[in-house]
Amino acid sequence: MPHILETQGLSRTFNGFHAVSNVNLSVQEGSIHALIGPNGAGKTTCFNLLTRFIDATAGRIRFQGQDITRTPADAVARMGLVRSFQISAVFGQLSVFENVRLALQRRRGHSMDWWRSDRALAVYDERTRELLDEAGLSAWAGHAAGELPYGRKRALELATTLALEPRVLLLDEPMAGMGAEDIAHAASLIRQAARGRTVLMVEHNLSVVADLCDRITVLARGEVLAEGDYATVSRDPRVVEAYLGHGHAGQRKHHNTRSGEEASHG
Ligand SMILES: Nc1ncnc2c1ncn2[C@@H]1O[C@H](COP(=O)(O)OP(=O)(O)OP(=O)(O)O)[C@@H](O)[C@H]1O
Repeated sequence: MPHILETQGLSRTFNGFHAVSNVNLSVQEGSIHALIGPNGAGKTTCFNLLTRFIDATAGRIRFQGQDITRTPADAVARMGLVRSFQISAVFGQLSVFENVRLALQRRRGHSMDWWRSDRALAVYDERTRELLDEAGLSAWAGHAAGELPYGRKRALELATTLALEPRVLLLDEPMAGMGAEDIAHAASLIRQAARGRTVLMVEHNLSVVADLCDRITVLARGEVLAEGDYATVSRDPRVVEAYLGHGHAGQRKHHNTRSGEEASHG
């Protein structure tokens, strides 16, 4: 499979501090790829670099074979490299249905259509229903988005992001703050969302990563420490040392909370 997203020597310093250092990342088209690592490893900075929220100090980024190292963030998003919540704000007073429809309008450059008649907006209705169905939100369509329980709100955010038709979907800790039931629901949504597209996710919950992800890149202190499938990286002594903590080789640890992680690599 070809690589849809690649970096070469990607680096970012903040006042001389190396937050991301010489990262070579290759994300295969159609895969679910995880970026993991201890707190402060550089995962969020990597995401910010990839989505062009911040400039690289050195290195290159290629998306679909095109150099995007200096491409503006909005153009990168329009090319199909989209981070959840990037453009897709959820409006609490609007209904769940209206939120998804608005995201579709934006995608097609019709964001001012909100004042148009229901008939003019009806062209978006079918796709809106499909997206709500995919996100398991059909029963919530008429509810105000602000009234949704936490897990459903995250599902709505995913639906509004999918309305933008991303080729590569970047998810920043999609399971953060979720209980077991919501995690199971979110995992199946992500698996479904990954059909026909590529997903790159930062996730602290290692059991989720083990279940969902084809490939894992482990960062530590801004550098790539290891890469491979879960079985490979979880056995790597450098990963065990830096991330899982001493004496946990080969064990799958559950990291639902930040405190869980902090305890394991301190
Ligand atoms: N704007 C900034 N200015 C200065 N230092 C920064 C800035 N952004 C990030 N850093 C530093 O870069 C390092 C990497 O941070 P980053 O947020 O990318 O790590 P992370 O792996 O996402 O961590 P976490 O799991 O805690 O979210 C940290 O030491 C952080 O303090």
